[in-house]
Amino acid sequence: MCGLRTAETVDAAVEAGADAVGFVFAPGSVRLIEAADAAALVARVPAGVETVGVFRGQPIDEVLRLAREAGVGTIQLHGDEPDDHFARAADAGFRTIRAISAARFTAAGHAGAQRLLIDATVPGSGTTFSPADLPVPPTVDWLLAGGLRPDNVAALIAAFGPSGVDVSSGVEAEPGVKDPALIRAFVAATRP
Ligand SMILES: O=C(O)c1ccccc1N[C@@H]1O[C@H](COP(=O)(O)O)[C@@H](O)[C@H]1O
Repeated sequence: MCGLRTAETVDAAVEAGADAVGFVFAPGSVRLIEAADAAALVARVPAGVETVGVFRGQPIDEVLRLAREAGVGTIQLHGDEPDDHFARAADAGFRTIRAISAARFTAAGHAGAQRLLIDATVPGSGTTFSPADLPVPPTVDWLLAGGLRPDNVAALIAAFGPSGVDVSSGVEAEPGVKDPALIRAFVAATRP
């Protein structure tokens, strides 16, 4: 559950059973949150629920500084970052996720990160892609993102077979404003 900015929506995600909650530190995002504000939200998250910082095209020193200040456990990089950024994050004790668009994915395209997330071309835009856009699916566990919503996530899980899903705009009442009811509906729709 990505792009959370309030205690109410963090609590809704956790209570609904989300495995992970995400906070966006990518400049220009409508979901941007200050690290200090994210830290207050991270403090509400129980052990066992992963806390993720989302970044795009930022210097790795800035990424590490913000991730430490927020207290997240995982760093998700969306900007085609070089492998050494993932190595620096891992050396600093963070779990890592490399986000890459379906259009740019190749079997060798996820070197460096511990996990892979495949997204549409513009992250956070609510745009979907189809299995035809991913002709050679990953052979490792991967996360699916891109235009997921409560009403399409079950079908897209069945079509792609990812090990997890990530959503942002599909659980919002308006851009950047999460809706607790949509959060609950989304998590319920991902469960068998
Ligand atoms: O949500 C954002 O604003 C964002 C900004 C920069 C990088 C990633 C961002 N979000 C990620 O986008 C995908 C899917 O979003 P959506 O469900 O299609 O709106 C997801 O991985 C988010 O973590």
